[in-house]
Amino acid sequence: MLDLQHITKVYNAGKATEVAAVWDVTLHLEPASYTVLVGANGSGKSTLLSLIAGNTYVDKGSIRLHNKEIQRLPDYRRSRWVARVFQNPLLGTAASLTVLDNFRMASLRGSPKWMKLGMDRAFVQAVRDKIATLGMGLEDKLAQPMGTLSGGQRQALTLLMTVMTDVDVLLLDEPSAALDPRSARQVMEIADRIISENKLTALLVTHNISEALRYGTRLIQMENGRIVRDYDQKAKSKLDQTEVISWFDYY
Ligand SMILES: Nc1ncnc2c1ncn2[C@@H]1O[C@H](COP(=O)(O)OP(=O)(O)OP(=O)(O)O)[C@@H](O)[C@H]1O
Repeated sequence: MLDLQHITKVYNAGKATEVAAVWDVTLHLEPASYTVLVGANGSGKSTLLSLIAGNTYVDKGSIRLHNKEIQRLPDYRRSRWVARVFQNPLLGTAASLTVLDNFRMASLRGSPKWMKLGMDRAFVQAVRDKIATLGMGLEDKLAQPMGTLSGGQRQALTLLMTVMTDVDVLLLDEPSAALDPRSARQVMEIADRIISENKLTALLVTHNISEALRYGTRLIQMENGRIVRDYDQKAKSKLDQTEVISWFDYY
């Protein structure tokens, strides 16, 4: 489904500040699989997500989605298939636009620039029904500017907006890290439901070990730009927090 073959990304090549952020990574993600990616700060996790989303380009290697090479496509072209949710709830939405306008924009993602979508009653009702599934009462706030909502509310809506179009791949870059524990749990449960209901291929980056163990069907660790551990569902289910924390204990 999503196939990374020997991908490498070096920042500031040839300068004193040169960093091999991702080095010769080969990774195959099965359709409708949920993979969790852990690793120390600076190990290359966000860069890997950026390379998949097209926010930055590989120096070497190929990225194939449904057997088509996508590594040279810009992010806005890949957004038809790939959605990314960031740690900062402010990044996923337009603060000054209403909740409804944000959903309208999300449903145009990947469409040609000239395309517009009307706000007919059926669309408003469909958005209201979708938001109601979150069980957070946000369906009554359609006319409210997104910026007036809490971080947890925005992050929940951002997740829902990713599936307004037919994306296949969901990249979650520490989506709960800026939230209080209750909102964090709520957002992670919503993500889990959206991934399974929409049969998405998901990749979650987290520093939260209990999250890494609770969610997903595969656990990968990166270190210095490389994948150093890869546990399938069975092996992952036997792991505990102490063992995963020990992976970070290099000294
Ligand atoms: N735009 C950039 N320019 C130069 N170096 C960068 C850039 N982005 C990342 N790096 C470097 O690449 C390496 C990997 O960074 P990356 O953000 O991918 O790691 P990470 O595992 O996501 O870290 P964290 O857990 O802290 O978010 C780091 O050494 C970082 O300083």
